[in-house]
Amino acid sequence: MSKAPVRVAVTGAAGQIGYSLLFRIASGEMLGKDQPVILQLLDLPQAQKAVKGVMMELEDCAFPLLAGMVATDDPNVAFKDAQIALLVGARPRGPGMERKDLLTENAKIFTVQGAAIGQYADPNIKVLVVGNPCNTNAYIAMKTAEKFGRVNTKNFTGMLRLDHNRALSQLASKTGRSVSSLTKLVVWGNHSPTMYADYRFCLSNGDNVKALVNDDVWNSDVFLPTVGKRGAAIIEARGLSSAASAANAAIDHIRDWVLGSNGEWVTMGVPSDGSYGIPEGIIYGVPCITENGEYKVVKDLEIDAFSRERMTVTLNELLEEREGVKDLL
Ligand SMILES: NC(=O)c1ccc[n+]([C@@H]2O[C@H](COP(=O)([O-])OP(=O)(O)OC[C@H]3O[C@@H](n4cnc5c(N)ncnc54)[C@H](O)[C@@H]3O)[C@@H](O)[C@H]2O)c1
Ligand SMILES: O=C(O)C[C@H](O)C(=O)O
Repeated sequence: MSKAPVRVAVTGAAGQIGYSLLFRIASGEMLGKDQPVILQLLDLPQAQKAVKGVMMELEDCAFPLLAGMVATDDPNVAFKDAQIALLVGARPRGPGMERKDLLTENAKIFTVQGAAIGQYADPNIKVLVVGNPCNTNAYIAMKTAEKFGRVNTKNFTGMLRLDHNRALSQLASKTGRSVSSLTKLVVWGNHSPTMYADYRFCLSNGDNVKALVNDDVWNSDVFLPTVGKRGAAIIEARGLSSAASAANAAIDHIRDWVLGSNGEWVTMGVPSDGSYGIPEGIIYGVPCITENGEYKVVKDLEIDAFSRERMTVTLNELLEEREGVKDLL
């Protein structure tokens, strides 16, 4: 017997990430090749015509797993009974901006959407915030949803997976090992240049990657800035912010959360439970293992002085961002 469809809400459906994301969700790459989906697409009133165009193209793919589509400019409709939500819709940064420069502009979107999720979504909805600055936007949505006391606020997450994937590629190229051989990588903190990509625990076919690299100067002068500033480098090269790689990371994040990471570590921005000295509730990138639709934070890793310093810098930025939005909450 075929499975009941899962309701997936996607915001910013007419945008460039939306265009890379929706077809892959509908083809089963996110929730499995046996899992029908209903897409609930939210965008602004002026983008509804473009959303209709995307829906026409989705129809033209004749995806067997696409069990229905809804297009709307009303968040209360988009999130109704949604079991998964990808909050992509927000303004992207342009050249010379930092992601936190988007905070005042984008923050209000996430109070409105957090309230709609809090009132109308499935109580166990899994939320991934992609729109920048994604950690603090996820925090805003979570705090707003929390007021309605219906949904599991542990399930509000921010996207660090693109940074994780970027770090994997840089490490593969530095060590000459395949991406698929690399395990136990983590990117701590904020999705911003302050993020701390940490390969101290990383293994490649049983070999310690830190020992393979054996180059602390490369770590601080090449690797960390390359990963941290990759988004800006893409904006500089393309004239637009990353889209296909962002959509790919969103698929990876939700797929692993729903279908499990088979014991492997994945980086997720999750509301802190106080581990690693991160204040409770701050959405902070940590290593997680996912199983049965739940994530568990990998605990008790040793944090050396260099790592503590980096983790504090990225935490302080998140605390500043939280301070900047406190009047909205
Ligand atoms: N976390 C990450 O790793 C990551 C990676 C890439 C991009 N991003 C961010 O994702 C966001 C979207 O990027 P994009 O390239 O798709 O932008 P885009 O401008 O191409 O598309 C954004 C879409 O969102 C819509 N939108 C705006 N406000 C909305 C609202 N209130 N409700 C619903 N829809 C709304 C717009 O109409 C547009 O269709 C940006 O904030 C960007 O910075 C995050
Ligand atoms: O950098 C940006 O503004 C877009 C995105 O967050 C990225 O990392 O590519």
